[in-house]
Amino acid sequence: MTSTLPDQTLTAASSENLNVTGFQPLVTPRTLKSELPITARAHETVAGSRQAIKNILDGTDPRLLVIIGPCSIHDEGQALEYAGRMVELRRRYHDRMEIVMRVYPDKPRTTVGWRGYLNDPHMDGQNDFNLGLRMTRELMLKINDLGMPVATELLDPFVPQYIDDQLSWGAIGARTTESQTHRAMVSGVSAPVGFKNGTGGSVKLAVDAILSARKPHTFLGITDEGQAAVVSTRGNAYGHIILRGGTTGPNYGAEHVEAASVMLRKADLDPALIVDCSHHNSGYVHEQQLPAWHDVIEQRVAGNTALRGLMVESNLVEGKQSIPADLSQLKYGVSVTDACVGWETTETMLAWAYDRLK
Ligand SMILES: O=C[C@H](O)[C@H](O)COP(=O)(O)O
Ligand SMILES: C=C(OP(=O)(O)O)C(=O)O
Repeated sequence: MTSTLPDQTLTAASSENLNVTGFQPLVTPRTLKSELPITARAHETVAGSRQAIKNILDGTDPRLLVIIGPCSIHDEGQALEYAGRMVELRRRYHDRMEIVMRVYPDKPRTTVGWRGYLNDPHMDGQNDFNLGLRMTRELMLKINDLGMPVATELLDPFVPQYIDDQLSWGAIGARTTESQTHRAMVSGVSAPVGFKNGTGGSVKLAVDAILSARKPHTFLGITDEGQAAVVSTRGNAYGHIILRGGTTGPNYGAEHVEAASVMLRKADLDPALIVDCSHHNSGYVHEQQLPAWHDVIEQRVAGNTALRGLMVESNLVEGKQSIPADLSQLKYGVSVTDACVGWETTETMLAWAYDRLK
C-alpha cells in the first residue's frame, strides 16, 4: 500500500506540518484479523498461557515463568525454527516452568537504528508498516499454532489493537515505563504486562507504572475499524516489575530483589518480580546472562518467593551482527540487535534450571 492520503493543504504559508513529509493510509485491525483470524489451537495456547502466568503472579502456580527468545525478530523462517525447537523444551519442562517465547518485532532505540520487523520488514528504511503489521500478526499466529505462547514489547500505541489476541504476556521497555501513554495503553491490554525499571536503574518508576496501569484510563487510540477514537479501559490488574539493571549496574542480586520487594509492599502491591538476565544485568555481554540466571534461580531455590520469572535473550546462534547493506550477507540465526546466547547454551540453561527447581 503506497498511496498517500488526500492532500492536507501543505502551503508555503502554512504553520502546520512543517516537518511532516507524508501520510499513508493504515490497514485496519479488522482487515488483518479477518484475513488472519485466530485459530482454535492458537486461542487455546494464548488462553492457557495467560492463565498460567496470572496464576504464577498470584502465587497459586509455583512454577517459574521463563520469557526467552531473540532480542528481535527479523526473519519469519528463523523465528519459526526457534519456536519449533523451543516448544519441545516447553513441553519437556512444563511441570516446573512456564516457557513463553520472546517475539519482539517493535524495537525501542536509544537514539536511532533499525526499529524492527513491524516497522521496517524489508530492513531497508522503507518502513512498510502495513506489511510489517500483517507479517507480525501472521508470525505470532503461526507460533501460537505450534503451541508456543508469545511475549512481546508493546511500543507503538496502536499496535495492541492488531495483536492483543495473540499475546500471552507483554512488556513495557525501560525507555517507556515512565510514559503516561504506555501506562494508559497497558490498562487496556488483555494479557499480564511487565514494566522494566528505567535505564538509569529506577525501580520506583516501574512501581508507579503498575499503580497507574491498574486504574481505568481514557486516552486516544484506534478501533478495530481503524477509526481514531477515545478509548476507555478497565485497568490491568496484572502489572509487575522486571528488573533489568541500569546504568549504575546489575540489579538481580538478593539485596536488589529485597529492595524492590519492599518498595512493592509499601505500595500495597504483591512482591512479584521478574528478572531480565540481559541488558544492564549482563552489561550487554550475552555470556553474562548466565551468572544472572544462576544467581536468581539459586535465590528462588533458597526460598525467595518474590522471584516469579526470568527473561533471557537467546537465539539459534550466539552473538550479534550489524545489518549489512547487502542483506544476503546476513548470518543465519544471529541477532541484529542485542547479542543473544546460542541454542546449545539455551538448552543447557533450561536443563540446569529444571534440575535445580525440583
Ligand atoms: O533490546 C534491545 C536494545 O537494547 C534496545 O532496543 C536499545 O537498543 P540500542 O541501544 O542499540 O538502540
Ligand atoms: C529493549 C529491551 O529491553 P529494555 O527495555 O530493558 O532495554 C528488550 O527487552 O528488548
